[in-house]
Amino acid sequence: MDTALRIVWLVLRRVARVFRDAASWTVQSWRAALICLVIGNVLLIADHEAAGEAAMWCVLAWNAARAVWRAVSPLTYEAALGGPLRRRGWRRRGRKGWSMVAERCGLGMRSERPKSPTVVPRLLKVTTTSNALVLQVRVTAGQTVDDVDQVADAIATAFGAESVESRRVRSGVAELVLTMRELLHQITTAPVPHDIETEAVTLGRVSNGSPWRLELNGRHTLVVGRSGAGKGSIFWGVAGNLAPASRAALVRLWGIDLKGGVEVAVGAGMFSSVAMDEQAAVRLLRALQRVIVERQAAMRGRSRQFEAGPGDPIHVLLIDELAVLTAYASRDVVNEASTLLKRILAQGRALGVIVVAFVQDPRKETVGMRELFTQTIALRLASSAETRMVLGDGYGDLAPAHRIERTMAGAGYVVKDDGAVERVRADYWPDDVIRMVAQVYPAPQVPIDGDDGAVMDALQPAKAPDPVEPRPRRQRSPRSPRPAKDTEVA
Ligand SMILES: Nc1ncnc2c1ncn2[C@@H]1O[C@H](COP(=O)(O)OP(=O)(O)OP(=O)(O)O)[C@@H](O)[C@H]1O
Repeated sequence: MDTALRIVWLVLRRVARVFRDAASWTVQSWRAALICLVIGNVLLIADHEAAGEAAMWCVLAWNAARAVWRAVSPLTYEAALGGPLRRRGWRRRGRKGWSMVAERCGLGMRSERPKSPTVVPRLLKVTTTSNALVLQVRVTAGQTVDDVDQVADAIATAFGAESVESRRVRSGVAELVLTMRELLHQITTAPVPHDIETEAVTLGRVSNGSPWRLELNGRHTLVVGRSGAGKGSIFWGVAGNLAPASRAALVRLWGIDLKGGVEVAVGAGMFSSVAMDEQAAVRLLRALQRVIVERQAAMRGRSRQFEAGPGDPIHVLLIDELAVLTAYASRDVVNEASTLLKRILAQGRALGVIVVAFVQDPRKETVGMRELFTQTIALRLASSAETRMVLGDGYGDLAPAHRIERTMAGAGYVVKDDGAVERVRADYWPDDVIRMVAQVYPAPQVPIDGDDGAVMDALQPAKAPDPVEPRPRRQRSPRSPRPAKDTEVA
């Protein structure tokens, strides 16, 4: 009985939606409806009854057919008719409205001569993507692309866009990508990874719906977001997507979680080791610093960029809540950990030792080494001052991380190397998926609760997990003497 009632309710809702769509589309196309009504009446007066009736009702009939199509098969309707019609509407709105919007948003330049019209940046190109209206404009004399950047948010609001990304195309030409339909509202769950990736990982989607790839090799990444902003999705996105490479001995994953291991425990098997107390964290940092020293000695004069191979992996260190290590731990630990981490950040990139760190509070006192991270992801932040602090001055309006809604966990902004802003949302990693990945791709375990020597031995080039036959060790130049750097750090 319950099921029958539910089916009836669903059918009634669909029928109501068909009537609502048909009526609202007819009202929207009132000019066409009026013209057809007039033509229909003329034909009726001229005794062409059938043609007259057809002309009078054609707009309503067309809209009713569309509404039924949409209700019965929304996907085919969207692909064949709904999407193209909507995008044509956006382009028309862009062309027609640009001059007025640009002037009202402060981009109008009044000429010296009296009564001459206000000049606004010239609209060069109007295009659309599946969910965005793209306007390419040439600024007028006396303006720069930065002037357009500054009012981008106001332009987006005027066109009814959800958000805007602005970039410089070439000298004097700016491109505004106005997101007219938000595709990031939907929550997506991360799939279990299969590919061996060492250079970059797919973490979710960018604003146009295409995959969000985060370059990792040769970069240190800082992820900043308030509590509940979804840092966990990026943490597991990086760890989980590198797990197959870790299993193949091309990557070694290390974790520092000084919040009692709460975040990392569920997938600890993906990591070779997780430091959960201050001393273990310092030991791990010392060991990674030593890897850097050894690789420097091995590569000196031979190569400038480290290349990973089985048994000579990229070391990826994930630090959950960096501030606990660099600000809130005991004074000695803060001092030593900060020094070691700064060295790793400064020297590790080209030597296959990279850091991905997560922090809630981006202030200088908590993250004194912010500028050593080569890329930053801003999730939901508390204020525009924080956004500017994290992404840099000038990004308060372009990448307004402080305006991300609480319901949009995992959403954020990335400023790319060329300064372009990308709006992204990470896939969600439920505990079950994390556990499954840790089970399918367990990392070789290395305890770090012993002394430094034990950790160091474990960081030596290791064999791939399922070797057919032992690999010959690579020829290396003699190591530099060990104790010198260590005693200096300790
Ligand atoms: N990518 C995502 N998509 C949708 N919801 C998400 C996503 N990531 C996280 N969430 C939701 O937001 C909640 C908080 O996420 P998460 O624990 O990752 O935040 P956090 O930034 O790590 O917070 P804290 O710093 O307090 O640990 C999760 O319990 C989950 O319900």
